Amino acid sequence: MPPELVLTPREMRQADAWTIESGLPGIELMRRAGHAVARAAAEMLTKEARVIVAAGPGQNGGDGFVVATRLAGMGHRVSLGLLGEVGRLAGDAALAAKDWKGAVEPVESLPFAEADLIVDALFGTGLARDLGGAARVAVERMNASGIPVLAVDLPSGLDGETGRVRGLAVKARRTVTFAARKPCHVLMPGRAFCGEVEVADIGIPRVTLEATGGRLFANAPPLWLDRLPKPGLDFHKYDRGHTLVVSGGATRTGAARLAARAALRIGSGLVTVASPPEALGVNAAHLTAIMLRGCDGPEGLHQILQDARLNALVLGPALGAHSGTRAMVAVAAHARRSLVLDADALTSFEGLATELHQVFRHAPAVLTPHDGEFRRLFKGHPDILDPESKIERAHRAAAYTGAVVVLKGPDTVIAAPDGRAAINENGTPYLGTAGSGDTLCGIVAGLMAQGLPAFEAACAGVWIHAEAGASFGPGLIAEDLAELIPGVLRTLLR
Ligand SMILES: NC(=O)C1=CN([C@@H]2O[C@H](COP(=O)(O)OP(=O)(O)OC[C@H]3O[C@@H](n4cnc5c(N)ncnc54)[C@H](OP(=O)(O)O)[C@@H]3O)[C@@H](O)[C@H]2O)[C@@H](O)CC1
Ligand SMILES: [K+]
Repeated sequence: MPPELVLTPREMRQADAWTIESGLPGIELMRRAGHAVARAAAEMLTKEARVIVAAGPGQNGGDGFVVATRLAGMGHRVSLGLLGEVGRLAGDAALAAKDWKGAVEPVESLPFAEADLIVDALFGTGLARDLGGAARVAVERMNASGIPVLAVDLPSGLDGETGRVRGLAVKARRTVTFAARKPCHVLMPGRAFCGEVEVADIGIPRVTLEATGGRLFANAPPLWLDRLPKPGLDFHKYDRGHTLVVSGGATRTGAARLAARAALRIGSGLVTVASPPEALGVNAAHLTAIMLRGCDGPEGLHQILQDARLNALVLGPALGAHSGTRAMVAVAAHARRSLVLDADALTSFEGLATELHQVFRHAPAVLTPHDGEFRRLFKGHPDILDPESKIERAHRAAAYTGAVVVLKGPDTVIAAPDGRAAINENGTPYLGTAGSGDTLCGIVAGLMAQGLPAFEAACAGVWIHAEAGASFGPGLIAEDLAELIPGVLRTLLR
């Protein structure tokens, strides 16, 4: 199965246009779109149900006319309300409206609460500003009615590209979109408004979708499963990489051990904790399969990295946000190992992101900030912080640093410097627990130690981490996560 593409509204418009140019008329695309929605509606309805279609002034409204015509043809009692006037409909929407033989009411007068199903065809990818006036009132009344809503393409009020709510948005039970999901179906808060999302094939070929987009994906196994390491019969531990995790001081050692254990569980052949001298005792008391070495600051790290077999490195958790940590990052970047930077390795560069400009372009590196760390790191860089799209923010940070950026959250975005990005959606709120991020670092580093490229390691790591957390659910603590990895791997590699 190929990875699932996600297309921005602009890319989708381009794909529509190319498909039309290649000979499939726009009205045919619209009919296929409307018929797919009508099929979904029919599944939600009993015979002769009452359906209310709210149609908007653009092509999303045109889809609404097709749905209304189709459902009426199936014997349902359909009312249609329009935002605006029929005479002002243009293009394919005007053609679709001609096929509708029923009355066209003003959207303001639709009795939503009397319906069995509401079809929301007010706005799709063309929403250009916050909802106001009659549109806003219509959405308020739809939401207040408590009647199930089926959204055409996307719930009206969502910004297709960012998933942001433009003032107010329809809360849908189900959404039928066309050809590919858009970012608003995957990013938060948009995802929470869509209900169950169905992608209908309306005849736009995958090659066209790949040609217009092809760089944004839903993060799921098809994106990286074929890269996941499977040790061969003749493998020994040295073929499976050696991950080094740098520990904090005597009272701050747990984070490194969480990362180290996760690296071992994900399959890194060897894992070593590099510990400040004063923390060797406490680390030694808690480590068994994981090795331990003394490491005194940046110079100590430099010495350890003379051993070329140490091919992946986790730096940041519990190191302290100070110049010593920055110096360690410099040593690590210079050593050109696969690198995962988190927590203090990022926060120690607060307002100093210029020191990281293009620093990671020579070796695979993954930065794993949550929103707060991201904002601190790129303070003073409005070009990176200001874009409304989380995907765009991650992209710009990746392009700036030369590293893969994992911008964490319920909709973690993974962006590579080469322009690829993936949105993760199998997370669980239970992953928001102390040490969870340290575990993620270990998983990603452990995958890179085994030879996965940074983007695939980050995508696979985020997904596996989330899947492990979701498989446990309530009561999850970070110590559980590494122990859940084998179960996730077993299912993936079956
Ligand atoms: N391309 C194709 O072949 C296919 C396209 N398809 C369908 O087309 C949809 C995209 O159509 P679209 O581009 O016409 O945009 P759409 O979402 O209907 O909205 C634009 C209209 O809304 C208006 N408007 C905007 N914001 C507003 C606001 N806040 N408040 C009030 N008005 C506002 C805006 O007016 P204006 O900004 O010009 O004043 C304009 O009139 C897509 O989602 C899919 O469903 C499918 O049939 C498959 C084939
Ligand atoms: K809609």
